[in-house]
Amino acid sequence: MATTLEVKVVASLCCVGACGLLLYLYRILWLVPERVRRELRRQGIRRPPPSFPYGNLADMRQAAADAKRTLSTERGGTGIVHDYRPAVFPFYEKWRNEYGPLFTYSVGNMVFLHATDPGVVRDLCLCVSPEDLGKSSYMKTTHRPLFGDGILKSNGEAWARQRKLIAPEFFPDKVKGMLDLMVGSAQALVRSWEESVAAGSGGGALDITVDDDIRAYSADVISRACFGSSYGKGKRIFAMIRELQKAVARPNLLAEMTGLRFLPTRSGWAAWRLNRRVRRLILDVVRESGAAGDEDAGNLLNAMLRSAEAETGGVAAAEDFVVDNCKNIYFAGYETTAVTAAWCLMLLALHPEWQRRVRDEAREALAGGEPDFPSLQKMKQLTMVIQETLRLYPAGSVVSRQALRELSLGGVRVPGGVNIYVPVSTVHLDAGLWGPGAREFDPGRFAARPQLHSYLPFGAGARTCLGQGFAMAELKVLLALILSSFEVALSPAYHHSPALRLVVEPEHGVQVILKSVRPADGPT
Ligand code: HEM
Repeated sequence: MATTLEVKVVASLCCVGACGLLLYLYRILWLVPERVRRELRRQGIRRPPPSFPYGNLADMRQAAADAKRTLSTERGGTGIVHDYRPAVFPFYEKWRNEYGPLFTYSVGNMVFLHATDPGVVRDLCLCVSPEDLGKSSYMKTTHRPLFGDGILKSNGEAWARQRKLIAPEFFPDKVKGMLDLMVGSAQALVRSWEESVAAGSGGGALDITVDDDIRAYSADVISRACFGSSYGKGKRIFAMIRELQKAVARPNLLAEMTGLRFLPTRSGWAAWRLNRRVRRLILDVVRESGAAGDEDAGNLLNAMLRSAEAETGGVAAAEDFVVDNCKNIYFAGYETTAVTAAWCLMLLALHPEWQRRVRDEAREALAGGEPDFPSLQKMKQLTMVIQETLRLYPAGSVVSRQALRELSLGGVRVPGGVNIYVPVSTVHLDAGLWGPGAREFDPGRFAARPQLHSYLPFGAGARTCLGQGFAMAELKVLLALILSSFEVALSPAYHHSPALRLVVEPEHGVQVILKSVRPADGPT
C-alpha cells in the first residue's frame, strides 16, 4: 500500500517536473523571442515568418542550396564580379530586397536585427559603452573551447579589463619593433618563389597558387610575435588550434538555444581534450621563455602575462588570460591577414596599372634596402590598394553585436538580448555611400578619408580591431617585397568563387603567374 503511494507520488512529481520543463522550454524557445519580435514589429520592422523551434534556419539553408544550384560563377566585363553577396549571403539578399535595410530573422530562439540603415550603423559605431553593447552571443557556447573568456567574445567589465591589458602591446612603437620579424618572414617567402621561378620550366614564369604560402607567412609572423624564439613550438600550438577550430565548426544549436554548455557530444568531447593539450603547451612555452631571460621576455605572450599578473595579482587568473588570448589573437590575426593578402594579389593581377604604380612606389621608398617604418609610411598607393581590397573583400563579413540592455540605435528601440548584424559588404558596396562605381576596384577613392560608418573592415566603435596597425604593416611588408620582385598576372586556371568559411575566402585559391622583375641590386 505504502509502496503504491510512493510510486504515485514519484510519478506525480515526475509529471510535474516534465510539465515544468516543457513550459520552461516553451517559454525560452518561443514566448521570449516572440515578445522581442513583436516589439520590433510594432516599430515597423518586418521579418520572414519564423517556425518552431528553429526560426528561419530552414529558409537560410534553402536559399543557400538554391544559390549554389543557380549561381555558377558569374563573369562580367573583366570576367570577375566583385559583389559576392548573392552567392555567399543569398538569404540576406532575398530578405533585404523584400523587407528593406532593417529586418529581423531568427535562428532558433535567437533574434537578429539585420541592419544596413545608415542611422542604425552610425549609432552602433558611436556607442562605446560596454554595458550597452557587447559581442553577439550566437555560437558562444559552441565556440567556448576556442575562445574561452578571451577578448574576442567577452563582454562588459571582463572585456574592458582585457582590452586595457592587450591594447598597449599593439601600439605603433610595439608594431615598429615587430617589423624585422615580418621582413624576415616575407623575405623567406619571396626567396622560395624566386627559387621556384628559376627552377621551373616556364621560361622565367611560374604558375602558382599563392594561398598556402601566404598562410604560412601569416602563421610565421604571428607565431614569432607571440612566442619569440620559441616560434617553432608556437607553430605546433597553432596547428592544434586549427584542429580545435575544426572540432567546433558545426553549431551545437541545442546548446546555443538552451544555454546548457555541458550537453555531451562527440565533437564537444574531442574539443575539450584538444583544448587541454593546447593549454598545457601554451603554458609550457610561456614558462620556458620567461625563464630563458631577456631574449624571449620580449614576446607578446610574456608581456601579456606580466601585465596580467601585475593587474590581477593571481597566477591562475593570469594564466587563463594568456591561454585564452593566445587562441583569440591567433584566430583574429592569422586567417584575416592571409586572406586579405591573397585577395589583394588577385586584384593587383587584374589591374596591372595599379600594380605598376605600387611597384614603382615600393622601389622608390625602399631604395634598394629593406622595409622599415619610414619607408612603409611613404607607400601611400599601397595603403590605398589594401584599403580598397578590404572594401571589396572584407575578411570580417559582419560586424556583430548584442544589445546587453534595451537601447536606442538610429531611432529604433532595440530590446535587450537582440543580436545586431551589420553586413559589411552591403555597407561597402552601397552606391549611396560610395557612388555609382561602388562595385568597381578603384583605390583612388581612398585619397579622401571615408565616412566613419561607411567603411568597416576593422569593425566599429569600442570593439574595433586591436591589430589593425600590425595587420597593415604585415600586409605592406609582404606586398612591397613581392611586387618589387615579381610581376603578377592572373593565371587562366583562376576561378573566381568567394566562399564563406571562417572568413570570405577564394574557394579554389588564387592562381597567378609570377615573372621575376627584380633588378640585380634590389632587396631580397
Ligand atoms: C587584415 C587583417 C584583419 C582584419 C580585416 C581584422 C578585422 C577585425 C574585425 C572586423 C574585428 C571585429 C571588430 C568589431 O567587432 O567591431 C577584429 C577584432 C580584433 N582583431 Fe582584427 N583584423 C585583422 C588582423 C588582426 C591582427 C593581425 C590582430 C592581432 C595580431 C588582430 C587582433 C584583433 C583583436 C584582439 C580583436 C578584438 C578586439 C575587441 O573585441 O576588443 N586583428 N578584427
